[in-house]
Amino acid sequence: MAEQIRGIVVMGVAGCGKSSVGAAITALYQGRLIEGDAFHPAANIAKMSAGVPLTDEDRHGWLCRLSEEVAAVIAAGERPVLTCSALRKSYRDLLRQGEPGLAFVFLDLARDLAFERVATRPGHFMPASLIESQYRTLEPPHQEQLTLAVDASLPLEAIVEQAVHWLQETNTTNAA
Ligand SMILES: Nc1ncnc2c1ncn2[C@@H]1O[C@H](COP(=O)(O)OP(=O)(O)OP(=O)(O)O)[C@@H](O)[C@H]1O
Ligand SMILES: O=C(O)[C@H](O)[C@@H](O)[C@H](O)[C@H](O)CO
Repeated sequence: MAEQIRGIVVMGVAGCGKSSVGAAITALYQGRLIEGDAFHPAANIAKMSAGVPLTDEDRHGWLCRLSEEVAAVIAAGERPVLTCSALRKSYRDLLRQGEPGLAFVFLDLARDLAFERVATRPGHFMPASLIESQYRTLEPPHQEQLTLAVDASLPLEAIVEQAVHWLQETNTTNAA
């Protein structure tokens, strides 16, 4: 039998809409929101704020911490909705190792739109100068299990509707 969805990761580059979409899915899907950015160590935030891209090593401890959070929410009988860039396949595999029933909603956004969103967003640590490196690091999750790619330039309601519809369909199909 195919894997049931036990948790959701909303992923993609800075500015793609992870927090906005994650919050809306959480409300509709009766989940528990885990804001990935809130778990970055101070050193990672300082680096990004200074316009320096994170390395695999910088992200490793953070991803392990997120995996623990996901497991704790599932153990409490709730459904985690994690917002996490999860740019590389190896990052997603690390999260899947902790919980194979993780579904990934990939918010696919063109570079110029991501740049515009990040450049015009007030009060956030992430500089638009890091957008280029986000795309260099990004390995889109094509052909990976339990993954949906959504056009992140659509209105928020349309993105959320597609995601929730897919989550419900997938769980119905995989339960059969
Ligand atoms: N579908 C959308 N259409 C138009 N604007 C959007 C959409 N989704 C999000 N935005 C806007 O784009 C900006 C980035 O959104 P958001 O903070 O949700 O992205 P994010 O991926 O969580 O970013 P980060 O990881 O960099 O914090 C915000 O100003 C938000 O209001
Ligand atoms: O892996 C990364 O490089 C980070 O997680 C970033 O993607 C951000 O924290 C985020 O999007 C902030 O704007």
